[in-house]
This record gives sequence, C-alpha cells and structure tokens, in this order.
Amino acid sequence: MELAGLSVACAIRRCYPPSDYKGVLIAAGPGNNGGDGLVCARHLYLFGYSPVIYYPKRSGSDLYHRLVKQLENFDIKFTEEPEKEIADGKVDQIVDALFGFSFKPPIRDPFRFTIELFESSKLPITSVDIPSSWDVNNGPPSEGELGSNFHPSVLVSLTAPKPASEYFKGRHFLGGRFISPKLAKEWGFTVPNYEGSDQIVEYTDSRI
Ligand SMILES: NC(=O)C1=CN([C@@H]2O[C@H](COP(=O)(O)OP(=O)(O)OC[C@H]3O[C@@H](n4cnc5c(N)ncnc54)[C@H](O)[C@@H]3O)[C@@H](O)[C@H]2O)[C@@H](O)CC1
Repeated sequence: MELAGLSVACAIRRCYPPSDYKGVLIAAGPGNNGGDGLVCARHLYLFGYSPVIYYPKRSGSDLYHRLVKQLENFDIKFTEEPEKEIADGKVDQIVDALFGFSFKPPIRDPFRFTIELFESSKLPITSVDIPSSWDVNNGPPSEGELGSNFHPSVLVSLTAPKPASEYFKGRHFLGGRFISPKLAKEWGFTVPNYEGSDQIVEYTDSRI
C-alpha cells in the first residue's frame, strides 16, 4: 500500500506539477484502494501540494487509523464537503481512490454523490488502479448509468493493468515496484524495467 500510494503520487507529479495544480482533492474509499489514496495524499503533501481528503466511510482497522494519524500529524485537511472545496477554488485536480478491483455495482451511498461529482467536474482526475464505478473486467457502466460519463485523464495501474484499462483513453502508468520476477512469472505479469529510483513507467514507453 505504501509503494502503491507513492507510485500514484509520482504519476501525479509527472502529469500535474504543484506549480500549476497545487490543490488536490483526494476521494478515498473504504477499502485498500482508499488506503492507497491516503498514502498518496501524504506523499503529495511532501512533494509540495496542498491535499484535502474526502474520506466519508472510514475503515475501522488499525492500519487505517495509523494512516489517518500520519496525515493529521502533517495537519493535512479532511473535508465533509468536497463540492465546497471545489466551488471555493481550492482544488486544481482530483484523485479518485474510491474503489479498485473489488468494486461490485450498483454504487451505494455515499459514493453515488462522489461519482456524480467526478462526472460533472472539468478538473483533471487521476484514478488509482481502476476508474471508480468501472467493472474490473468490462470497463465503464452502460450508457445512461451512473459512472458512464466518468473518464479520468490519468490511470495508475498497480502491479498489472486490469482488463478494464483497455477502455481507458488518457495517460496510463504502471506502478507498484514491489513484485519479484518469481511472483510475476507465476501470475503471468510483465515487470517493466523501472529506471533508477522511478516508481512508475508510462505505457508509451518501450520498457513495458
Ligand atoms: N496487488 C494487490 O492486491 C494490490 C492492491 N492494492 C489496492 O487494493 C485495491 C483492492 O482493494 P480491496 O480489495 O480492499 O477493495 P476496493 O478498495 O476495491 O473496494 C472494496 C470496498 O468497496 C466497497 N464497495 C464495493 N462495491 C461497492 C459499491 N457498489 N458501493 C459502495 N461500496 C462498495 C466494499 O464494501 C469495500 O469496503 C486495488 O484496486 C488496489 O488499489 C494496492 O494497495 C497494491 C497491491
């Protein structure tokens, strides 16, 4: 989770630098995808961004309490009103860390509101592992359903791209520099040649 969140922060740093996109709203869901978002928020802060976190359904586990505590130690702000942060001009970009591969439709509250916010927003959005509301295998919901108009500008696939990424049209990165060649072979993944201290590789790159 730590390296996954760092990978996402590195992709954001490459696409949307803090000089132009300082204010970041991180929408964190109740599972591990949300945990990646919480870790990402901490790294974004350390990279010079001003993160604000919307985390409406908190996990009760100790790991998540500790992630929240680390954020509080940096005085990183939590909000219950992400739409107000956007309306007040405090947000230049959004991180979608609501759901990853364990999402099962239909979307339940309070997340319907968040997907509507994503769909109506003109701000750049980076999705963690899978765009939230998309099915891990079949991609975006059918036309007319909530989420069918949600098309983030950046996707950071973790460990390996999921089938849904074939429907994605923006900048696509692979992150998660923690898989051993042995495990990759067992599971049929391709591990790219991450350069130097890089945590991500972009899918236009011959190293993947
Ligand atoms: N290789 C791996 O397994 C890794 C996984 N990671 C992250 O873990 C994610 C998967 O994490 P999880 O399995 O915890 O699951 P998710 O974080 O994808 O989502 C599960 C949570 O979403 C809720 N949920 C599911 N469908 C819903 C719906 N329709 N409406 C409202 N709530 C809904 C569930 O109740 C559960 O709390 C990945 O996508 C990735 O982001 C990374 O941390 C790194 C490595």
